Amino acid sequence: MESRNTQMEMDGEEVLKAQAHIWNHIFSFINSMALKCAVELRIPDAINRHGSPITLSQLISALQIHPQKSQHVHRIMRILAHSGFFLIHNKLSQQKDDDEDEDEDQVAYSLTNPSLLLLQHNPLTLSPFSLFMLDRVLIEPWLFISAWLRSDSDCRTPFETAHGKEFWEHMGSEAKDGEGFNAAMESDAKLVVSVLLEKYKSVFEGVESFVDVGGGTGSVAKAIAEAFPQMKCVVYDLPQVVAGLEGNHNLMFLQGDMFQVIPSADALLLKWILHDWTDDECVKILKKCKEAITSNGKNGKVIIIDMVVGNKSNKKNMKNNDMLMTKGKLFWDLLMMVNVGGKERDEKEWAELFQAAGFGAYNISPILGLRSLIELYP
Ligand SMILES: C[S@@+](CC[C@H](N)C(=O)[O-])C[C@H]1O[C@@H](n2cnc3c(N)ncnc32)[C@H](O)[C@@H]1O
Ligand SMILES: O=c1cc(-c2ccc(O)c(O)c2)oc2c(O)c(O)ccc12
Repeated sequence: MESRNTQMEMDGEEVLKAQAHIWNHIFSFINSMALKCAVELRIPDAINRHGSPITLSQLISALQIHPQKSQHVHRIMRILAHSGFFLIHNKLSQQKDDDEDEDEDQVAYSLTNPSLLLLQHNPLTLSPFSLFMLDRVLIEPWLFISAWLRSDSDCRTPFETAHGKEFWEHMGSEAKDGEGFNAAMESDAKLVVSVLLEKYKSVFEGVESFVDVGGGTGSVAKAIAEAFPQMKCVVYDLPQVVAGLEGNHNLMFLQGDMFQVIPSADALLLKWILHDWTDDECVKILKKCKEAITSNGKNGKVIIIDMVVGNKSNKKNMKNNDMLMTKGKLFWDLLMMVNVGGKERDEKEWAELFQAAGFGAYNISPILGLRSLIELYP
């Protein structure tokens, strides 16, 4: 027998532990799908509109659940409460308890920080991202990783294996998906730029002209143009993304391909751009950036917002937090492999790219949660 003794090397308790470990992994998608359901039903908004902890029966009627299904709602709420999305208040015992679920009117739910960030009208909402990411189109490529790894086809990504088109091409030709992606990007852009302008405004001091390369629909550039009315700001992206978008006196939308040319400026921003591309492609983009910040005798800089894998987060002495961060970075790295053919990089890999593109100095500030702000000088 080939598998001789494998069981005997573990005692009973170890086998059970291993089994639980595997179950946890198999069932991880259930967390994602419960979240998706809550976002689709707009459960956070229903609780928020209520204004105080909402009872199960009030929630069921606010969500317009079919009467035959109403007995299931608490099960969705229970798993999400367990994951920190809602607090459960047990009215009988006046205690908060994340397992209680019995009587519809004895149980009430309130919001937590993560569910506040899912409210539709929160300017920093992550709801569009959750819906986009958990849509069939974005889930399907994950079923093709092993086939893609073995295949001799020249598909760049499992995304292309699944859909027959590269990610950017797909987002350009399927209007609904393109809008979903841009909305997801926008919500993140707003979140990041608000932190940037609140805590790190000095990055933009002395900058008279600014180009957000691959700037999407312009949320970052808009906020910067408002904060610095004298600065000339440009959003540079593919035609499919910026066509028809209107600027104002210090904000302009420009169509183009960053592999061909990048408009000249004192400062360029590459937010969530380089992680989309291979090392060779990044070097090409960075060389174009260097031309853009050194032409006309300028001595500008490139501002990169992306992850630096293995970098200590700025929260000190928080082991759990660091573990969470690391896991997030590993997820992101695979997301880039599966969708766009990019990757997340550690500091050594970043430094190699910068050197290969002819830059002289860089400075990394780990100030944006999982991501860092990298300033890059010629
Ligand atoms: C991951 S998104 C990041 C958007 C934005 N910087 C942000 O962080 O919210 C990447 C952006 O790069 C743009 N892009 C892709 N290929 C490009 C190219 N060749 N030239 C210019 N922009 C491009 C995409 O259209 C998309 O808006
Ligand atoms: O499929 C993607 C999804 C997201 C994404 C992740 C978290 C957010 O909170 C958000 O708003 C968007 O980001 C991507 C990205 O940044 C890429 O460069 C390429 C693909 C994706």
